[in-house]
This record gives sequence, structure tokens and C-alpha cells, in this order.
Amino acid sequence: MDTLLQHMAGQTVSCSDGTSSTVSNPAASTTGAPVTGQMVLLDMFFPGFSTFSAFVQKNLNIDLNVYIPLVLICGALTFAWQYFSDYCWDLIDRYMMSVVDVRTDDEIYNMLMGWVAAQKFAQGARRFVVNTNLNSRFWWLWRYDYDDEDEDGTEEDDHVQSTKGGKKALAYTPTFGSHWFWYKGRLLCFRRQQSRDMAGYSLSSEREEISIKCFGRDPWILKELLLEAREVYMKRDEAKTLIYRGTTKGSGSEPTWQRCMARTSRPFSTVILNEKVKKELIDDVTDYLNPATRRWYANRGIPYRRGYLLHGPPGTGKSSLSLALAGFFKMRIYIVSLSSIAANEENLASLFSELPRRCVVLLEDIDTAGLTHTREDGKVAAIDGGSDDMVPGQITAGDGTATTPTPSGRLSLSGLLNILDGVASQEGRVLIMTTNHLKKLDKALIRPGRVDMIVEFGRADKEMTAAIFRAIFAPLEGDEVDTPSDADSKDLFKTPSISTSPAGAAAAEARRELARDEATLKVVELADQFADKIPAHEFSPAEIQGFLLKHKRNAAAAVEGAEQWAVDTRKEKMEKDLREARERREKEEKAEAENKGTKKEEKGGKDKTETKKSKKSSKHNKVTSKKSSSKKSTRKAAISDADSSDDSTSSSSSSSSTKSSSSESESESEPERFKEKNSKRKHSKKEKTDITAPPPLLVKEDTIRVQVVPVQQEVQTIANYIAPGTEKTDDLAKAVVVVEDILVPQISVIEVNETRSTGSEDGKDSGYGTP
Ligand SMILES: Nc1ncnc2c1ncn2[C@@H]1O[C@H](COP(=O)(O)OP(=O)(O)OP(=O)(O)O)[C@@H](O)[C@H]1O
Repeated sequence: MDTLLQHMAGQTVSCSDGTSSTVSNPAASTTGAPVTGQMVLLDMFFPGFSTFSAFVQKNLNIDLNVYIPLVLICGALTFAWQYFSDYCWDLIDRYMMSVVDVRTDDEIYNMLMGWVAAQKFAQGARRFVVNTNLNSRFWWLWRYDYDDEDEDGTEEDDHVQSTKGGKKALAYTPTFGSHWFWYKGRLLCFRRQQSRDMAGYSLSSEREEISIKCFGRDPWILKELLLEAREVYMKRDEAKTLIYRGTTKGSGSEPTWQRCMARTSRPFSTVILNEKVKKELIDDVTDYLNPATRRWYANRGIPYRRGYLLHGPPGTGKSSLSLALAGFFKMRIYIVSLSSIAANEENLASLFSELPRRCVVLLEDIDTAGLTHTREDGKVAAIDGGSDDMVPGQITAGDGTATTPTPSGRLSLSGLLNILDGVASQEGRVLIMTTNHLKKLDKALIRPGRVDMIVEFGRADKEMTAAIFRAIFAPLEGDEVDTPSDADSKDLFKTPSISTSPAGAAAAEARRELARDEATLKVVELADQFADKIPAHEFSPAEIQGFLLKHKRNAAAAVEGAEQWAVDTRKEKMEKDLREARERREKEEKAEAENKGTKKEEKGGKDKTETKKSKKSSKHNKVTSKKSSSKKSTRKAAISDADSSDDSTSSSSSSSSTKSSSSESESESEPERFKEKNSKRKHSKKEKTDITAPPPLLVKEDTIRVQVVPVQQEVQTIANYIAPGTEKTDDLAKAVVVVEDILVPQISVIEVNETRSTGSEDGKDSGYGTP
């Protein structure tokens, strides 16, 4: 090759166009130095080498060609060394080192990375990865917001460069590659690399492989390190309640428990509930969690489970108590809302099988659609051929007798019961179920063994209201207390209240203590005044707390605004209820109209001659009066005809009455209809069985008109419409209405100051109220 190139250089080549040219080396022409074939080859691999070599030779008089073999030998040696060392490392790795691979889709990843970020080698790394969240990229291990603690930077996470003011903290971990560090006198290697296996289906941030190596065939040091990492991780959460939520991400993915938060444990004392009930609950759980109790259960073959049912209106503290309980016993809490779409039998079973042995499981909203029907209802439905009426999620018989198949993908009662105490269900957990409607629950769901204790939560009474007030305004440790004594003391000592001398500090502490006591006394006094202004059993603790939080820095202002707030809130709630009732009624009327349309079509040509609407209407009214033989059904018809929301389970008489009213409503406006009916009722006393007038007024007509509207509303809601304080007039009647049976509404006044039912002028009970 060398000779060939030398031979070619300087030769004349004939071209096709008749001209001739001489082959010469360009480098030679520029520098004038002879160019060897070796050079040409080297030029191919290292462009510009010949020029460089010629330059060196010209200026330094060194012929680089002499060193070329040397360079080649060095290259070969390096290559060989690399190969050899890789081979040796491979051997050492395989036979003389211990390695632990850390799964990135497991919680240990979060633990280890938290530990690594705190190590010197990570903080001093020249190439590193910066994170605001050290946790695994896998969604079920992802913890939003880095929990609720780190923002003030008071935690022990020195490695996390947190900044005050709600900014995200930064954490640094070594980048991809091997990083050597010393741990307990042993040299270890932290290795982080990108995984090629998962390239097709995961995000690049998810494609990680983490391992730690140590020399020696005994991996004890690695295990020790992992245990330490876990301990540090757990310690951070020691004073916290870890909250997990059952979740499925996207369709088709496996349900799993996702850690969603670690909240500072709520002290039990902050949940305002009857002290006796609270104590009973704590004693019961304490006894249950005692290892001796576990053995006791096992020896007797009784399933080791305990269930609690918390019921009451929204915002009365059910979830708060569950969280406080979990925090008190240092257990994790696993929450599933049965009203969520994903809460089907399969998902729930899968979630329950993943539960740890000792934990609190909170099943929220067990009064959810599919579980409100009783097992007996299910049977009746089957016998009546009522399967058509079953709604998605309707129960199947819990005793194993199939009624109608539960639509797939929805939770059935029997399914839930199986999950709660079937063979596969976990033992050792504390089950808490919450509901807003105890009466709707199937007895099978709350029988002893499934529910061992039922705790009722109610709207705030006077004592509770005062307690909420105290809880919010009473100064606690760490709170700043401004009192005149503070100012006095400053004058006295002529120094700021924070003194550096021990005597000064003690005096400042004593002053603070005194100020706190004074403030506490004042708060107790204000709490009583506040409680006097809030009507008992009308507002939930959450509502009261919401109002107080608006004045959290000014207790006196809260007391001052209490009355007005109560009036406004009541009005708001009333309007909301009325709006909802109206919407519901409209919806039902629409559905009924559609239904009617379908029926008409079915009747075909029969009704073609009867086209006039008025005739149809009178016919319906006749039917109504015939069917309305009982007083109760007449009342119901009247109420549902007025402004009430229709009861879907109403009898045929009621529905025909509703039909009549709906046909009327097509042509008349609501107030006109009410007026007309009112006058009808007044002038024809005998038409008692055909009352289609609006509900009666329970108070003097000239003071306030009270319409008892929604039959389906909760008792308390109805009572709110006419509760004392609705309007500040002296002659306002006080009344509480009790709806005893929502199918056949029977309203009776149980507390009346001055009441006159305008529905019955002859002094007899109109059927709506008892004066
Ligand atoms: N009995 C109570 N003691 C202390 N705080 C309460 C109480 N009831 C409600 N609260 C406060 O009201 C808010 C809502 O309470 P919580 O979520 O526990 O109510 P809930 O009964 O579970 O409501 P829902 O039925 O809607 O789930 C919380 O901030 C809580 O602090």
C-alpha cells in the first residue's frame, strides 16, 4: 500500500478530455515535506495529522513518523487494558462483590433516595440530578406536594434546601454513573443508570436502575444501609398520619393504594364529641389492638376484625374522628369512597387483599346508590318481576340467592359483605364506615360482627358550638399573645420581650404564660356569648368552623357577627334547598311528560278523537278523586302537587294527581295556579278529599307565610324554614315540623307559640299540621 501510494505520487494520469495531470499530495504541496503512505492512512483516521506532522518537523525538527509505531502500541495496550480491566471487574463483580438492586416501582426507592440525598457524596457530586420531589416517578408512589410538612424548613431534612415562604425545596442526588462512598468504614458504590428494557413503554424519568454494591460476599452492610434508610423515612412520618387512597389510574390498570398525604396527626382532643363516647371508642380500639386479644380471637375461632359505623349529617366530624383515631394509634389509614365510579367489586377486593395487617380502613359514603337497598328489597324485586326497575349498582341477595344479576362493574351489597368479612378478607384491620343516612343502610351491613360500635354525630349544640369557638381562639403554645401586660413589661425591663439573659428569659416566659391565661379566660367568656347567639342543632360544626375561620384573628368580631351569619346562612340554605327541590321537580315532570308521550303512542289511534287537553285533564281529575279515598293519600297528592319534590316511590293516586298538576302547569304559571287553588280551597270546604291547594300556612297570615315544600327534605331542613329567628318579628310563630313518613307525609307541629292553620277554617285538622 505504502509503495503503491509512493508510486502513484508524481505520476502523470491521462484524462478523457485529452489533458493530462500529475498526481500529487496536497499536503506535500502546501508544506513541501515528503508525505508517506503511512501519513495518508493516518490522515484518513486523524484528519490533519500529516499537516501537523509536517509542521512539527519543520519547526521542531521532530519526525513524528518515528513515533507512529509507539503510538499504535500504546493504543493497543490501552484497548487491551480496558478489555482486561472490564473482564477483571466483571469477575470481581460476579464473585467478590454483593449487589442490591432497588426497584423503582417500590416504596423502598423513595426511602433510599431520601437517604442518599442526605449523604455527603451526593451533596458533593460534581454531576447531579436536582429534584423538588425525590419520590419514584411511578404514579402510585408519587406523593404530591412532598406532604404537608417541609415548607417551613423546620424538619430534619438538612439535605433538602428548603426555603421559607412556600417555595419548593430542592434536593440533590448523584446523576447516572457509579459513585463511590464510605459507609460505616466500608467502601460502597451507588450506581444509577438508565434502563434500556423499559424504553418502549415508560417515560425517560421512569427508566432508571438503582443498585448499591459492596466488596465481599456478605451483603450485611447493604441490608444495614437499607434498614437505616427505611428508619429515617419512617421517622419523618412518625408524628404523621399516612393517608392512602384506593385508586385506579386510567381504564384497565390495576387498582392500588396510592399514598396521597402524610398529615400531622390530629390530636383526639380536637375532635369535639361526647367525651364518654370518645373514651369508649379509644378503649375499644386499644383492647382490640392488644396482642392478647388477637390470640383470644384466634383461640376461639372468631374472625379478628372490628368495625365502627360513624353516621350523621355532612361536616359533623366523621372523617376527622377517623383520622384522629388512626393518628392516635399510629396506624396508616386507607380510604375508599364507595361513591367513586371505580369502586366496583373487583377493584375493592383487589384493594382489600393488599391491605397491611394493622391499619385503619375508612369506607366513606356507604349509603351510596347500590347499597341503599335491603336484601329483602332485592327479593321482592325479583318476585315482583321488578328487575326492570333495578338501578345500576342495585344489590344482589347477600344470602347467596340470586335475584337479578348485578350490572357488571358495580358494587353489590353481597359483594361488599364478602369483601368485608369473606374468607379472603384481611384480619386485624380496624374498619370504619361512614354514612350520612343510617336508615338507608341494609341491616346486614351493620349487624354485629361487621359493625361493633355505632357513633352518632349531630349538628352542633350549644356546648359544641362553644367548644369549637374555644378550639379556634384559645391561645396555644407558639401563638403570639398580645396583651397590655406585654407592653408594660417592655417598659419595665426597657428591653424587647425576648431577653438573652436567663433571668430575662424566665421573666418573659412568665409574662407570656400570664398573658396566655388572660387570653384563655377571655376566650371562654366569648365562647359562651357566641354559643348563645347560634341556634342549637341547626348548623354543622364544619359550617360554624368556616365562619369562625373568617375571623380567626378577632374573636370579638366573630361574636358580633354571629347572629347575622346565622340568619344569612339559614336563608342561603333555604334558597338552595328550594332551588334543588324545584330542579328536581322539573326534572321529574319532564321525565313524566316523556313517559306520558310514550304511553300515548302505545295507545295508538284510540285517543285520536280525544284530542282536547282539557278533557283529558278532567278525566284525570276524576280518576284522582276516585282513587283518593284515604285522607293520607289526599294529603300527599296535595303536597306533591304544590311545590314539593315528587316522591319517585309514590302510589298511583299520587302520580295521577301529579300528572294532572303537570298538565295544568303547561298552561298556567305557578303563582296563578297557587292563587286559584287557594281560593278554591277557601270557598269549598267540603272538597276535603280533593285538596290540590298549596300547603297551608302554619302561622298568622299577616306575619309570615310558610310553605312546607319538599316532602323529601330532611326533617331538620324543613324545620329550618320556620325555625325561630327566621325573621325578627315578635309575632312570628315558632314551629317545628316533623315529617314522619315521606311516602305518606304527615306533618305535625310539635312546638307552637302562635299557630293557625289556614287550611282548615272550621278548626279541624287540615291534615298538614296540628295547631
Ligand atoms: N365534631 C367536630 N369536631 C371538630 N371539628 C369538626 C367536627 N365536625 C366537623 N369539624 C370540622 O369540619 C370539617 C369537616 O369535618 P369532617 O370532614 O370530619 O366531616 P364529615 O362528617 O366527615 O363530613 P362528610 O360527611 O361530608 O364527609 C373539618 O375541618 C373539621 O375540622
